[in-house]
Amino acid sequence: MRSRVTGVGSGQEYNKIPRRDGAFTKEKKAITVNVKRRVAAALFAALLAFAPQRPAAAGPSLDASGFVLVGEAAPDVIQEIRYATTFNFVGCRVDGYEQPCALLTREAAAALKNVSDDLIRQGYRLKIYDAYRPQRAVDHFVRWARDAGDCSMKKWFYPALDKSQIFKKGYVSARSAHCRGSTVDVTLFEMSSGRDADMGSPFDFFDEISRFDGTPALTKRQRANRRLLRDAMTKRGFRAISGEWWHFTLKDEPYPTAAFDFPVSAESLRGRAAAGAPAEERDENMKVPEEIPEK
Ligand SMILES: C[C@@H](N)C(=O)N[C@H](C)C(=O)O
Ligand SMILES: [Zn+2]
Repeated sequence: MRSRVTGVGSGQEYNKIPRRDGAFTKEKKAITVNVKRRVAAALFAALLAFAPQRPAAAGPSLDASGFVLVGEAAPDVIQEIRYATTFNFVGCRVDGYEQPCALLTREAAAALKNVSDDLIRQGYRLKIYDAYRPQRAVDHFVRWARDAGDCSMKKWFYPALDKSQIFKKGYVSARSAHCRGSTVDVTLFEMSSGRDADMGSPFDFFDEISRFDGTPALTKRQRANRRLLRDAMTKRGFRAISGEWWHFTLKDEPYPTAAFDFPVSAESLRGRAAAGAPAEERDENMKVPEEIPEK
């Protein structure tokens, strides 16, 4: 019986057929390698056409599973969540702030608890103005900034600044670190006097005097209070920015590239469905037993 050996030469496949004299006869194969390649490419293209498309680039996340309530993780921290009230630079409750509570990533809340414990030993309480901020709140700030006619809160928050400069000068960001869930706006509450420590300018006062180094107008006491707050925060893993004495971000933040958009409310921590669902569905979700955050 004649055995067949297969060979390849210049893109053409042959069957080598042994002859009686020991040599081989080449017999062209019916299908060339090039044709085979073309068929394979066509098959691959067809497979790609029917394969499920990759989802579009992900938008802000509604997954609140890595977050906790500051009120549970660090109950000594005083909460004055300004964007859930009308006393803020916008002048109304900001989109996404459904309850006056502070939410943070588990890691940031644990670090803040350490800061709070340290400060209590020194006669202070930490007061928090803002923590996790949903993307929809930032979008609200952006819409507000575009409306040059609405300056109802100028007197209190940006008396010397043209509103058009607030984003340009970096006092408010359209891609805020707050949306990543490990950033806080805080101040010190002095337990001896029962008042907020004098920082030389109020929270969200958009002016040069709110820079950490402020202006020469800052008193020694005001500088010392800013320094005390900054040292307490940085010692426990937060980093400061130069433009606002109240703003700090956890250095080892767990979601350094994310943006979240679930509402600020206790319900957001009861499951994904609750975060994005309409009110009636959320009431339904209220029946789910509350998860106790890990300490
Ligand atoms: C608006 C102010 N509280 C604040 O947080 N500013 C920074 C720059 C931000 O918007 O992220
Ligand atoms: Zn801030």
